[in-house]
Amino acid sequence: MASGRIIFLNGTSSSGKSSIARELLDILEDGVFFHLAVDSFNAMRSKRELGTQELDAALRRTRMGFHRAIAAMAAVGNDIVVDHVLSEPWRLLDCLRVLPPEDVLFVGVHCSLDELARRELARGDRPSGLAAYQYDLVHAHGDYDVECDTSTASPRECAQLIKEFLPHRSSPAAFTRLQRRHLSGGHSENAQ
Ligand SMILES: Nc1ncnc2c1ncn2[C@@H]1O[C@H](COP(=O)(O)OP(=O)(O)OP(=O)(O)O)[C@@H](O)[C@H]1O
Repeated sequence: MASGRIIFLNGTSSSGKSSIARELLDILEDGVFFHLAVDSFNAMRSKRELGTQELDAALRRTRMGFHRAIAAMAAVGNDIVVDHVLSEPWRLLDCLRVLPPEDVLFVGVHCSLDELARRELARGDRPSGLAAYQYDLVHAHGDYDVECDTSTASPRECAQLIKEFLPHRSSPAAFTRLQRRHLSGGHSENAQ
């Protein structure tokens, strides 16, 4: 059974990942795509109040489970659009360990700080300053297959760019390059 393709959108909160994912599901006609968002997995967790340590552990397990759910869906041939915020080094390292690197199209979703602040205010359901806090962290690894800027392009335009790039991605893919850089010889810096 052929494994599915994984379009992995990484960007800060409010950068426009979910909007691009929705557009991608509309315009990708070759294959059957699923939008898997880390937010949806967080929403599945029970609402019981947790202490700091218990919450940290639950959040970590949620994200680890999310990464493995992506791998499991793709392994049986489902095409996936992932919507994630790689704001801690271990999240990317874990994805590099569990996802088939050549099946991943790694997409950097950028947006200017001014526009992020404007969107946060307009949405009202995200803590003010969250995107600014994540801004330097999410793209720290510095390597993608393709990048888009939602300050200057609409979600549909970004999705179109990604769609056009999909058949032309180069090998080794960004995930393979990052695996070699960060996981070679079993070395896994910042894994914890
Ligand atoms: N290219 C764009 N141009 C203008 N507004 C946009 C663009 N993309 C998204 N938005 C708006 O920004 C807000 C956040 O978009 P979206 O929910 O897609 O971001 P996100 O990265 O998935 O955020 P989060 O991680 O916080 O869920 C929404 O109000 C959306 O309408």
